[in-house]
Amino acid sequence: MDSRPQIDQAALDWLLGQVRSGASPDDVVASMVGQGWQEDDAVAALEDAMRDHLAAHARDHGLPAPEKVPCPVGMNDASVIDAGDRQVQVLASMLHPRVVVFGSVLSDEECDAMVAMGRERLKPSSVFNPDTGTDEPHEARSSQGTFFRRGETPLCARIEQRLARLVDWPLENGEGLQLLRYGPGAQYRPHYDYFDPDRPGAHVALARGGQRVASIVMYLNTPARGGATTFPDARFEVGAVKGNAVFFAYDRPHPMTGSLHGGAPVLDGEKWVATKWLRVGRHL
Ligand SMILES: O=C(O)CCC(=O)C(=O)O
Ligand SMILES: [Fe+2]
Repeated sequence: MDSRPQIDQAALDWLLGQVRSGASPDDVVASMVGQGWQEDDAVAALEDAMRDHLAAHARDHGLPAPEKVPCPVGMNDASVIDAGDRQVQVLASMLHPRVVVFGSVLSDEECDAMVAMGRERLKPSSVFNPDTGTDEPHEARSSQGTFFRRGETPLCARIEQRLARLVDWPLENGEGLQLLRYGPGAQYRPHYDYFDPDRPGAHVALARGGQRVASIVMYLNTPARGGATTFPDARFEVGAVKGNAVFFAYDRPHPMTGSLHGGAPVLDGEKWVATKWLRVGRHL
């Protein structure tokens, strides 16, 4: 049984007022400690209260309820993360939309080996059609691609283990890696990676581990020009640099996450990426 003290309605109203008036969670916890709370209890009560409040707010506004998402790093936190077999750099971190740019996730040799493995089995990229529940070619995507099953090769397994550790999310909740090649001029127009639950075919995708809550796009080469990953809502883009990766999370299948993103046209050369999508639950 949970023996931690619960927050009462008056305290909750005070707490939400603090947050609305711009107090940081640290300030609120400090005030609670000043009022006699144990710090651990104050943090737990604050987290519970905010979770309940956000879920109620979502219900009242007809929004999907928020899900827990991977949180690889806090703000002004470590600049290097121990991902088990590799030290990965944190190059940039943004709270909304939630985006983290990682440096040196893959070695040059790993990038080259992924490209070599994928080159033999490329097909024109498809897009999941949420009306029919099937993957179909789409004019929004002019890349070619292929999918690997989770753990399909020792290299896939090694990368998957590293990513699970890097973003602290269960390996089993990850889909297999998707490899993409964009030739000159190719692009992936801005889109969301989550499945729109209101579309008739969404249940097909959702049956296999629930919603997607985060994506990791790893750059396997450095295009001569173009090919950035763009986040139009944030007017922000991440340059495609071999071995680096961009992580972004979306706690509900809704544009309010600001997770609209795309692969900008490759202007010179080609672009190769491997994408990892992370689900709420175990992906089958
Ligand atoms: O190529 C990129 O930069 C983005 C890829 C992407 O959005 C995806 O694979 O879902
Ligand atoms: Fe995407």
